[in-house]
Amino acid sequence: MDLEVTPAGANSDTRSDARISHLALDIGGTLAKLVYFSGNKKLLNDDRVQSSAEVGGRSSSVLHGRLHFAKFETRKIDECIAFIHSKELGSQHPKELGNGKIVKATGGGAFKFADLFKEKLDVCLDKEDEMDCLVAGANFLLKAVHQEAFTYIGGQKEFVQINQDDLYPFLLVNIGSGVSMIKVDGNGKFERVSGTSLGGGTFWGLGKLLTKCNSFDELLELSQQGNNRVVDMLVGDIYGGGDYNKIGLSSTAIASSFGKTVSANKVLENYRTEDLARSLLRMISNNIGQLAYLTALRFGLRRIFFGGFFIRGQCYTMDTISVAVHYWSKGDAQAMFMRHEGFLGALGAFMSYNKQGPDNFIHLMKQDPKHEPEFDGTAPEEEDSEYASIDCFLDLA
Ligand SMILES: Nc1ncnc2c1ncn2[C@@H]1O[C@H](COP(=O)(O)OP(=O)(O)O)[C@@H](O)[C@H]1O
Ligand SMILES: CC(C)(COP(=O)(O)O)[C@@H](O)C(=O)NCCC(=O)O
Repeated sequence: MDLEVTPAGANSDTRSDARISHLALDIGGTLAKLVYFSGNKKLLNDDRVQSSAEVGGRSSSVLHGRLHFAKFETRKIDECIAFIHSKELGSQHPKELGNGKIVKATGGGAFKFADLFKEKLDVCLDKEDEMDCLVAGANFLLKAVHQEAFTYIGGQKEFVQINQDDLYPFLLVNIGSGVSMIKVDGNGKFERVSGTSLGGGTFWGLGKLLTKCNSFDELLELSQQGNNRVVDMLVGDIYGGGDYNKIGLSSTAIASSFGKTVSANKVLENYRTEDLARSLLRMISNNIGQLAYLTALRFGLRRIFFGGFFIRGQCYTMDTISVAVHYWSKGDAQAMFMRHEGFLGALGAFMSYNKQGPDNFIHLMKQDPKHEPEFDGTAPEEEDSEYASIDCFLDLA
């Protein structure tokens, strides 16, 4: 087994922190996400803890350290296993009574790969429900993490101040391989109200077939150079260049995604892969934005938070989703995105180590805005700065 595996997006300090005291997994259809904590025992009443009143006085079970984030492709699960092996689960890591170590895990892979993890790492995957974890992760991030949620309108990113007393209800739209839409009413109070199979897996899968790209990032990059109008049929293409004013459609509105390819005397090879990728990204993003709004409308929700790794901090994706929500809601509803978009489920699984429930488990250090990692809205490079580790305390009481 290769012990030197480093996940895409691991930052340098993940390599030096060898032992993990708590690790949780979200193994989805496409990506396996890891959240892990490495650190030391900490002293009493540390006044840098945000909710020190709750942590103070229980020093023996308070750990100080950093939460780290990493991801691997699920089809390369062996790399994920090798990474965990290389890190070592330290003596603080939870164990079954009288048995071996347990690792909290969610997503379909928690079932699919349970035997493999037992065989290779001798750990027992303790399964947590995927929707429970998504909601717990989202609630934690929205309530506890400074500058987590933001809007993306007209190329401008703006952080949203979350008022904890006015957070619920909201719609959580998780765009993974497929899409789940969850109406969230509070901590542990939610209902999965809709979903669609046209999600991130559809974009990546169809895109791979159409462009022969070898990686998701390559496909995203290609899409940035494309022009969807070469492929999409616009209202103007149908209406002789003009608008269809009577029903409020401008000539530049897309009448039919990929529709232009029907009448053009071309085969696949005659199209630029850039244009195909662009059109596909727009089609999927627009469709999800519209479905999200219709679902929000069904339940009278005005706030829609989007998570899942499909978004990938990509400007065009966020812009398309935002425009779709704005357009269909006539400005009534708002799309919001999250910096830890892909780690909601893994964070939720992590918090389930706390038997008392998700509250008061992870205590963030007071954050200095000057030290906030830069986030420019582009797809992350090898060093995922927007997934930078978080300085925090774990309250194991
Ligand atoms: N490095 C990557 N490799 C593959 N897909 C990626 C990558 N980065 C982002 N994606 C997108 O994220 C989607 C998976 O999102 P994720 O939230 O991890 O869902 P899942 O839990 O189903 O794996 C993929 O379908 C793809 O659209
Ligand atoms: C089955 C899933 C919950 C699995 O989650 P994922 O691995 O895609 O994040 C998700 O793919 C989904 O909600 N699909 C849409 C199914 C539907 O509502 O039609």
